[in-house]
Amino acid sequence: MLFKVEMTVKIPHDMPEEIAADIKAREKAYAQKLQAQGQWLHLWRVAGSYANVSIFDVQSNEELQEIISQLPLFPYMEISVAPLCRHPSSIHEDDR
Ligand SMILES: O=C(O)CC1=CCC(=O)O1
Repeated sequence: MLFKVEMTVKIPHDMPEEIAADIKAREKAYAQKLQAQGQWLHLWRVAGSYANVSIFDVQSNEELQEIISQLPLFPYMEISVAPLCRHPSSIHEDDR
């Protein structure tokens, strides 16, 4: 199951820099582990903003919820999720 996930980061301005740096480092490690495992297919920065657009490939809504809720930045992000399906005009045979 493919999902588009949009994340906008909103770290409080009064968070000490060393705490923010630690959360961001843990977020990066977690995101890279999920990419290596294949659940996080794409991770794109939205140019001009502290936001990303990601594509996840997971087995269920519950798995996506589990992954997203464990993001170290989860308490500091606005997140929107949309399910995806193959477009009939796509020429990419490996679209799922
Ligand atoms: O910086 C972001 O867009 C938030 C984020 C998600 C995964 C990651 O490494 O950073």
